[in-house]
Amino acid sequence: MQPNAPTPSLLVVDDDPLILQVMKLCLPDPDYRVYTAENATDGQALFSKHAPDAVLLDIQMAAQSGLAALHEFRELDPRVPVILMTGHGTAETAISAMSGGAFEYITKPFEPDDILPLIDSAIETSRMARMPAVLPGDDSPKANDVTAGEKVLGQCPAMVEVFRSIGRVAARDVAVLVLGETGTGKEVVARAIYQHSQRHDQVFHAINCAAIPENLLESELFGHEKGSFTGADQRRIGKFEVCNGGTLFLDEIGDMTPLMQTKMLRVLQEKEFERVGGSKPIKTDVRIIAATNRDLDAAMADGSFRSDLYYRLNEYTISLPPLRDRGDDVPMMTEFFFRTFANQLGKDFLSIAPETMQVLTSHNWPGNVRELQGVVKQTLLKSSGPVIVPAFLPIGFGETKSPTGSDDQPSPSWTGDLSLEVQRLLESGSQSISEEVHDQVDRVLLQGILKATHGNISEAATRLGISRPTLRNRIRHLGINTTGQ
Ligand SMILES: Nc1ncnc2c1ncn2[C@@H]1O[C@H](COP(=O)(O)OP(=O)(O)OP(=O)(O)O)[C@@H](O)[C@H]1O
Repeated sequence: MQPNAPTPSLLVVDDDPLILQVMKLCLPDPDYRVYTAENATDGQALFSKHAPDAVLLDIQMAAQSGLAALHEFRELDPRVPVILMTGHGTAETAISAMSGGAFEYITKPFEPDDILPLIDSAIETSRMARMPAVLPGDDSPKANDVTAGEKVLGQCPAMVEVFRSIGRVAARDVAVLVLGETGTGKEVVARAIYQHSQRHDQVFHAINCAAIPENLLESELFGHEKGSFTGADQRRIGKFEVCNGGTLFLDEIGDMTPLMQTKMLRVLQEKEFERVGGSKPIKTDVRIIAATNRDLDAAMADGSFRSDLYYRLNEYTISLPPLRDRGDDVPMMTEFFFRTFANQLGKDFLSIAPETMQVLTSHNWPGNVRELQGVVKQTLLKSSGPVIVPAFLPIGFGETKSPTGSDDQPSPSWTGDLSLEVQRLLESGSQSISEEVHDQVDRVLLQGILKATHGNISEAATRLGISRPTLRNRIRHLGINTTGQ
């Protein structure tokens, strides 16, 4: 949940009006803003005027080649991801264009389900690269314009040290390891480092290593040759090739499997790699920023993380303190988020009652800044009147739980039902209990939220505290009707 996230935007350039129409239908207002052009010249004009988050570009247009247009877009702003659309006959050209900086390619005809996750991922990538992470003390014009970027807050000594570290390391071309619990701001720090680096106007990509199975991650990072495994019907260019000269943010690096750790070590040591199934070494010059919420010391001690990889990644380490250890930053950030979100939601906000602040500052914040933002937003939605009293806080917020999780409070009846369901699945001999239970819970959760938000994916994702691509994937997986019916 970014306080100042504007509507995601996409430019579609294709001389087939049907594609333009379909993309507008697939990415409707108010979730997305879609600009369309039937030729590259109009596309470039729209690109310059609207600075879209991402571009979907047909490679074979009658008037001008899509490749020339790709080149123009890259000249205008190499940080904007361009997805190429290609027919079977031009797939090879599109694949070669990937090492020239295209984000991805997709072969026509395609289903909305194939293209939408790609578009969401391109938009997220573009956001990370382009939305300024404004550090305290930055007195550039953008820092004073709240709508231009996201203010990174912090005055406590540990956060001041974090900001100093960013300043020290950003311009040096070394690998940085960002450590911290979930929601402490590791991604924000990665963006700030990239944006203050010498590579700030070059390509930036991010990969969540925990979200992708090993074989797909290998191909995602290093690419593969045609025929290297079943289903590899085309060559694929990986991120280490696409990001040449740029920056790669590897999130959740602590979750990498041993095989991937070995491959990563090699590319970091030798600055070269081979595509899966390939034998030709490919040189690469990519700055790595890695992050994890895992305890890597413990992981090295138990042998699940290679120490030689740790030392390669950790040319410089930045450790983010948990929110509960940031002292007076908690009331300061709470106040800031109330003001910002109240403004966005069009709610009255004057002050936070001292009793409310007392509850908030004594909370343990296991979900850190992300949890604080969620609590503020929920509180505002519940509030009536300009003073935030404790009754507006989310139900159950601030209640202490016993370490075993067995509260003195009686459990709500649904947890009893859930226990019965778990028992039923155990007795049925199911080997996928976790997935079955989570699917059932998610179905109820997502249907409820989508109904409440009238099928607005952005709002639903914000309320859930997850990203739009994650929500879309869950909706697709569960086959949910997004109108919430
Ligand atoms: N110091 C800060 N000031 C303002 N906002 C912050 C700060 N730190 C984090 N945030 C906000 O908190 C949210 C979570 O931050 P972020 O995604 O960077 O955390 P993370 O550590 O990468 O989480 P995870 O480990 O779950 O991936 C984001 O909306 C981010 O903008």
